[in-house]
Amino acid sequence: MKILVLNSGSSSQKSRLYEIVGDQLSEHPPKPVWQASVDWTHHQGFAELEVKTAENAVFKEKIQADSYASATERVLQTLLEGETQVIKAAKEIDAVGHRVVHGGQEYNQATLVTEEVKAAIRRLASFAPIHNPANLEGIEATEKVFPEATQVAVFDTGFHSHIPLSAAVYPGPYVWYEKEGIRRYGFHGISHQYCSQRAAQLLGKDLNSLRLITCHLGNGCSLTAIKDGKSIDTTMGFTPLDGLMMGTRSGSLDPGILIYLLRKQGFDADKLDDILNHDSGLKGISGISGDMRAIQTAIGEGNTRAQLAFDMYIHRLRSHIGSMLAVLGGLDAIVFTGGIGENHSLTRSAACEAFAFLGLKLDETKNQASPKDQDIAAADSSIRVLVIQTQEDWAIAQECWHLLYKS
Ligand SMILES: Nc1ncnc2c1ncn2[C@@H]1O[C@H](COP(=O)(O)OP(=O)(O)O)[C@@H](O)[C@H]1O
Ligand SMILES: CC(=O)OP(=O)(O)O
Ligand SMILES: [Mg+2]
Repeated sequence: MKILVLNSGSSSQKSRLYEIVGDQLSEHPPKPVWQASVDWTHHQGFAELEVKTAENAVFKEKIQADSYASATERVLQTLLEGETQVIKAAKEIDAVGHRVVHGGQEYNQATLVTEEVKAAIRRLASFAPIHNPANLEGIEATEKVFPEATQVAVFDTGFHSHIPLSAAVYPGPYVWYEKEGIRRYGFHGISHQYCSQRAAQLLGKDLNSLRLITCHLGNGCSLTAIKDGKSIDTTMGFTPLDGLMMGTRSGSLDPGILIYLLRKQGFDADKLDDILNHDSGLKGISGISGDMRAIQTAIGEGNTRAQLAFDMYIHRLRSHIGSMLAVLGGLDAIVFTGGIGENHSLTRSAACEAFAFLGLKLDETKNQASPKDQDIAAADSSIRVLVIQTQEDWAIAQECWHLLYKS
């Protein structure tokens, strides 16, 4: 069975083709037959496309970044032609799994894409304005190129759908929750769930016996408190703007600031949306970039605003970890994942340092050594610290496989 996966994040689009042979899924992610990534962060009208195959063919191209739909079509063409061709005809693709960021209250399981589902993704775009529209364009482009494939949506909100109401409801008027669906939905659920399962595997423990904090630190950043394999609290909320400070997003703010800007500065909703989603976080404070690598380079050059941006990022990360810790009432392991969580040893050590009083101790040599799916805590640490390469794409492929195999 050939399953294609499309994962549109805020700074990148990652696509993978998996070939699943036989009637059992392997425990570890298999090597994708083909993978493509589009990096949207280089602006000036262009995005960088890079395609690789299992046979080591590599193809790079600058593509027009004016629409997700046309970029996705270009990505999909490389499956069918050129040096990265891995299929002869479109009908060879059995299913396409799409990461859809916001599924609202209705969708918390992998779901076959119908016109009704597309309408819901469109409607929910007002809650996830930089994600759902891209997800929908990806679905429509794929339907065009692979009309015979089964399209499946897997939702980032799904894993958090059982968060207790005490953590999910916002303390405004009750009618917000009851009538408007204003509640904490939480995001990055595919990644948090995958990491919790992988953590249990790496620790050799039953997931149902573990208390975990998973830190998904990418361009978007969120934490989840996981008990008995379930998300019981998470830092992102009604939208992916809540919680931690991120690359270009603010995370939690005093809502009074928004009222002030609306009243005194004449801002409207679109302007606030743009500033909070695109010009805040590491980028807003440093004035340089939302990319942690650029922040580190600037700190190395003595840039004090880049230093402040990093210090704020760590301060907020620590305080939200503390909050998840309190919700769990104890901790067996903390997991780092996402572009920053997987690659930036300084973020990991700075975050962990605050919890030394609990007996949490890193093995700094392991932390520095580009760990992948490894425990980097010192042998005598009271809490394990894992670095896990998130495999959202493989998790989506598994969901598709279960859905198709069952039907
Ligand atoms: N080697 C690295 N060191 C520090 N940060 C990194 C490194 N590699 C990637 N990152 C960070 O990871 C972020 C992207 O994370 P990723 O999870 O891939 O993003 P997305 O949210 O688009 O899925 C980049 O903005 C960058 O800040
Ligand atoms: C929900 C979200 O913020 O996703 P990403 O980090 O991929 O932008
Ligand atoms: Mg991501």
